[in-house]
Amino acid sequence: MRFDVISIFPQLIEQYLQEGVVGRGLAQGHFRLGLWNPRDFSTLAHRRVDDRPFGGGPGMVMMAPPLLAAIAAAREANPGAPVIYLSPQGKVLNQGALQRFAGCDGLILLAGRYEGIDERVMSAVDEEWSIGDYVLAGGELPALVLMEGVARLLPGVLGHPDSAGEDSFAHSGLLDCPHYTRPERVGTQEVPAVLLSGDHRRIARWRLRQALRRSLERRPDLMQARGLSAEERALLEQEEN
Ligand SMILES: CN1CCN(c2ccccc2CNc2ccc(C(N)=O)cn2)CC1
Repeated sequence: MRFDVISIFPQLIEQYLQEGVVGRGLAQGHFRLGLWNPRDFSTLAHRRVDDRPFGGGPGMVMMAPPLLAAIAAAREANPGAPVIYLSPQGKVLNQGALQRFAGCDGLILLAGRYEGIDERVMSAVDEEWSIGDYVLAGGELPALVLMEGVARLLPGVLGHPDSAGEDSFAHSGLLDCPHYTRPERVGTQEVPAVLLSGDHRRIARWRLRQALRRSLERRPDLMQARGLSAEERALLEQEEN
């Protein structure tokens, strides 16, 4: 996987990708990163990349020529990679989209700033995506969210890929169960006894039951779409054990 990011703040992208499992994944070469600053493609004084909007209105708009040139350069380095534009007008991202992107050989991400980009840049954009229905000052955080969501799905990036046996919640469409670790007692709060029992079948059932209850309580919309299997329904109805 090769990610190429087009942004006037490449250091924002680079700095974030130094840390954590994703940073290690990059350092170990599980994926590669290219950064393209539209300012390097500006032919104007002061490496200008924005101008006032035709038709008037507040703020500035990113000009098409530097963005189109940066996209062309990224395409050369990452042939065949779809160009993805992060904006509030895009489709809202979800785990399924991340799974699909993880199967690509490369992705080119366009992070907008200012009030947005000249519409004629869209001739070079393949897909438009949003990380949620809210407005940010720039597309860099959305680009990082998409990259991290994809990178952690790539082979070798996560130290502990969900073991084949245990169906990770990302695949089961459920919210995660509660997690506990040492110390056993925190103030007056203890750890559910089942987790200390060593009975792995019982522990797995408890975790699935907790995930089901949480999912039904907090995200009935997700559960409406997903439904419950007969076993899951039975597990929910069982007395606490
Ligand atoms: C005041 N304007 C600032 C610029 N912005 C804009 C417009 C177009 C593209 C990028 C941006 C950058 N902002 C983003 C980007 C993505 C998301 C998301 N939900 O994925 C939210 N915000 C529109 C609003």
